[in-house]
Amino acid sequence: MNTHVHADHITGTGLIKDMVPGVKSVISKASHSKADLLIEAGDKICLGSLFLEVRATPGHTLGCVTYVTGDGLDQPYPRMAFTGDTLLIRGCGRTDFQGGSSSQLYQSVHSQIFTLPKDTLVYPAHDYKGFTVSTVGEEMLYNPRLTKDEETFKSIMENLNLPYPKMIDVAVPANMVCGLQDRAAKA
Ligand SMILES: N[C@@H](CCC(=O)N[C@@H](CSS)C(=O)NCC(=O)O)C(=O)O
Repeated sequence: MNTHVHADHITGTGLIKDMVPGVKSVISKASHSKADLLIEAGDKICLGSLFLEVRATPGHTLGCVTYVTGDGLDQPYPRMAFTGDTLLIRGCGRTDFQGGSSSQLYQSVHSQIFTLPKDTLVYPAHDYKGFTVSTVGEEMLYNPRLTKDEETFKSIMENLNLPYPKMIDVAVPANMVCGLQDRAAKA
């Protein structure tokens, strides 16, 4: 289940599909990408007794989603949010790439993630600070970017000065894109 279409996320999909026959890939419709299952906000993806709800969280890319586990009433585990590159621990995804928007990211986090119960565990896709898990409540209190008002947030994002990844403008080869589809069907 991909949260967005950046190469550092989707590239593993083809390998997983080769290693585990029958695996179906998932990505949002809004990412304008290819996968076995195209999902959108409000969809529920069932995995046995667990389900993951899809929340649209654009901003890092146009098609970013966050996957949130069900309400857990009959589940022994806490609620979890898999935020991809939208909300990182004490940070967030950069918004200076194709389809990025700091305003959208701010709205996404505040309306779709910070409205979850405070004890929801937050599992992002990257961590640059030595953490592996946070909670919604912690990020609402300590996230140095998203605790600010929207204008301050936008200014922070405009001045991150992160290095521009060397490969970002390289076209994704067709065989890599096909990794998101059912390879058996293409053979
Ligand atoms: N080179 C730096 C930053 C790597 C980077 O740009 N990470 C992205 C996610 S992968 S597109 C990002 O959104 N970063 C946000 C941030 O605040 O760093 C490194 O490797 O540390």
